[in-house]
Amino acid sequence: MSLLRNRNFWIGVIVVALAIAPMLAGNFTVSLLNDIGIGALVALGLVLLTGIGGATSFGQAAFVGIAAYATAWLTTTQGMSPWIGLLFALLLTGLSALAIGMLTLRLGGHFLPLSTIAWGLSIAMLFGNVDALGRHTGLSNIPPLRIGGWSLADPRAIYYLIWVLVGLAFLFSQNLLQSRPGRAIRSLRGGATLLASVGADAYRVRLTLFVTAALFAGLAGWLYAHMNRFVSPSPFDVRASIEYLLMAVAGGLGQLAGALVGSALVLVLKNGLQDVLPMLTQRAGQLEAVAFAALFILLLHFARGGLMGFVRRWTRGRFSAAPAQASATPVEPLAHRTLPDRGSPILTVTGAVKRFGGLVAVNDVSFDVKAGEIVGLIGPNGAGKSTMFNLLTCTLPMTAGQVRFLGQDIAGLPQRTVARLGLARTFQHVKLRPHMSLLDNVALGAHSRTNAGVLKAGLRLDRAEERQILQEAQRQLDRIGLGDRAHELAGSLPLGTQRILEIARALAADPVLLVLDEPAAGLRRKEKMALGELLRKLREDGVTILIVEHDMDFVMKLVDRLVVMNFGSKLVEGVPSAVRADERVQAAYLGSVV
Ligand SMILES: Nc1ncnc2c1ncn2[C@@H]1O[C@H](COP(=O)(O)OP(=O)(O)OP(=O)(O)O)[C@@H](O)[C@H]1O
Repeated sequence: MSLLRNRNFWIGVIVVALAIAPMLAGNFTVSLLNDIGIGALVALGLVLLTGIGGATSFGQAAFVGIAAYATAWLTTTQGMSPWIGLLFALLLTGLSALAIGMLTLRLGGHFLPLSTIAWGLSIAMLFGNVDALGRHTGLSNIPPLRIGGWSLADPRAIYYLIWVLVGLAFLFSQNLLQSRPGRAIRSLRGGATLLASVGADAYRVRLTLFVTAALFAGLAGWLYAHMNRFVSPSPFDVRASIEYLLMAVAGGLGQLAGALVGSALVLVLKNGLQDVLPMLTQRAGQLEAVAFAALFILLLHFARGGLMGFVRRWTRGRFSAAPAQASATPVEPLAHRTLPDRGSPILTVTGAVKRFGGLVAVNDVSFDVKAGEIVGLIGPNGAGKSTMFNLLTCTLPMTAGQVRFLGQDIAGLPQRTVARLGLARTFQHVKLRPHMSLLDNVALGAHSRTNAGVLKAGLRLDRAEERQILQEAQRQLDRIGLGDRAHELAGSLPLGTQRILEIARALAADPVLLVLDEPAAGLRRKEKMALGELLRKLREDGVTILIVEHDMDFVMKLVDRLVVMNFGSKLVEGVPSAVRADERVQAAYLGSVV
């Protein structure tokens, strides 16, 4: 039983089975396996883009088509080698994806999937209307691939090339997900603000992912053209795109293996239906579409995790890849910032004003934070604390006033730029990635201190830097007392521990200033005590903290200085004992614990 649950055993079985399949199988099966491999390449891009990155595409077949037509045109009309065709096809697909992505990926909600239908339709229509591309007749006599003197015209010969490329694409994707850009991709569903808080640009991450997925589709298109030796518009229309999406959904959108399983499932089913339906009706074509639509609906109702979702449950997750691990032997630590001298001003807010229409949420507020202290920003409900927090982390634009961080005016800068300058934050409503390990969640925090990109990560050329990141993440987990739970999933932690984990993620950015948004909200007494102890320990280590908090009792015992807000204005500023004794503060809180 344990062997059956071993991931590497199954990978070995699949590789051996694929290697001997052409020797045992008939022509039809080999051709079907070729189609499955090509489908798996496209579906793999969709698992990354849609399943992991959260951007649904109904236009992936258009990228298959761009590559297929590009190589078909170059090799038939210009007489070039199919290998030059590969470069041309990938270049054209990558550039098209870049242009389309730049135009559409900023669209939120349902507009993105709708726009993919629009460009999916128009590109397929383009193929059918350009003379040079043979209009609806397409392009034929595409030369077969050759490796040296070996022709890959025979389906059994191109089979090996297809499956080696499928294997490499899976390996690339697997490496990518266990890396710096991979953690950012896996965090896309957490929202742009989460990524901005670690210095990453969600739009750029999504665009890179979109181009990567398109390049997988492009590779599939190139293989398709030289395998079939003929291209026409219909295999690249929106119907084909939906079929690729169905493959990814049927296999399991959350896991890379889902692409392979889904492609096999859909194509075997399709072939089965094409055999059976004509015996039952003369309208087999229409019935096939109905059968697939029904399958799609059933999957969405009963098996959103696809076939791999069942496998995962059966193996209780042990089938998935080994989690990232910090290296046992120490490596060179990531570079640290030089921190400002204790007592020197880090953050200076001058005359901050924020208006929402007629409502003045923050009204001429000024205060500063000096290196090495914990400052609390407090006030009753609606006092303007959260708005002030958003102003100084540049989540909201200011109406008037100035915020200087390390001597630089940061008002109006993008949030991610401010994060890169050394201002790290946590969230009132915790923003962790529940399906990522504690180690991966904290490693995301070091994003802005490192720079490996998709290509480097996919080719595993980032390992030295990756070891440094994981070592830093483990160090921060040890610092907050969660070092021995590094491989647990963040979603399994209670709220209090999740808040502390967010602090570790912020610390992994090596910040100059840590800004905490109501860290004690929703915590039980014991959890609050643990949090207080951790923050005191961080202050001893020289970390500067600004804490926006509701819980007066918690904050009074912790901070060096308090800024009290009421009705959007600064009411009082001083040490906790003076603030506690101030009549204006007592009146503002109307007798609550001060
Ligand atoms: N996006 C917005 N649009 C309009 N009004 C807003 C917006 N955000 C906040 N406000 C208003 O600004 C005022 C200050 O709100 P803010 O959330 O900053 O206060 P707070 O001190 O954080 O309150 P709480 O402790 O209840 O979270 C409130 O009257 C609130 O309704």
